[in-house]
Amino acid sequence: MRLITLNDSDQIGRWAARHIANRIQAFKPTVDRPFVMGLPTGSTPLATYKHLIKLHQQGLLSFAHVVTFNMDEYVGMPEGHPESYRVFMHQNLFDHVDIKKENINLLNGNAGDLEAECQRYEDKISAVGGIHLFLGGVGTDGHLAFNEPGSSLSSRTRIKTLTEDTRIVNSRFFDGDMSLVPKLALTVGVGTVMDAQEVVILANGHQKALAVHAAVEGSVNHMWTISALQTHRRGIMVCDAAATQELKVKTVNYFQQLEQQNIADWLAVEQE
Ligand SMILES: N[C@@H]1[C@@H](O)[C@H](O)[C@@H](COP(=O)(O)O)O[C@@H]1O
Repeated sequence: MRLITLNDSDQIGRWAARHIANRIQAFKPTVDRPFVMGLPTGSTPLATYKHLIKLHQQGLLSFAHVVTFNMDEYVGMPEGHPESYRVFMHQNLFDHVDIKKENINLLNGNAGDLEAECQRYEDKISAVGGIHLFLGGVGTDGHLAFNEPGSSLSSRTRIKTLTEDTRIVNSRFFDGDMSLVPKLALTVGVGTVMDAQEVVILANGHQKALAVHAAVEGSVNHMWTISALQTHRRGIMVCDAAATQELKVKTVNYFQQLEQQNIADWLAVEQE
């Protein structure tokens, strides 16, 4: 695992956007050989999306041959609901870049047959040859996508019942009213994320510190599904200082030493 520690959420967004742009450019995607990404919602990736849009506006990044799969969606949200992840993605990324409509994949939480919808999603990911880079955030309880504590670490896309904790945390998007937060969601599985060639997880703020500890220093454990990242060959955790507060000083120092050159190179490009 790589652990990148930065100052704040804006730096995380800049680093992640540049990393994604580098990967897409190096891949040289074409219509027949697109770059395939997994994408999250939530407040954490907003800075990354903002900086991806900037890179696109500066003519440095095109999404013309990028295919995306979002990681999750609430079940039973009225179409067009401002808190549906479909609306979120269009508002915060898709409507501002040159991605083709047909290359956007979102789970439909209103499908008649939800199990068939989950299978359709898995089949579609396989049909495009898998995901090159899965970007994610993490819940305060260590959930990855909506893989709540106790989720199988080899799970695939399916219906999940949200924990009370998650519904309380997410009620901030629903006027603080937990009764408005859906009880069910469709989510890619931990296994679906781990099948990607690279997994990049972003975490900022002290409220994520325990989840970051579980991800980096804890044992691999289905109660903290983010810990599955330790089993991935190319897993990267990108944190701000506040989110590293539960890590040992020794751990942080070691990773900072490893990443010193990478961060210096990145800062030089950012300042150009
Ligand atoms: N299903 C999403 C997760 O994918 C996300 O990582 C998490 C953290 O959200 P935030 O980034 O707002 O802290 O919230 C939700 O529950």
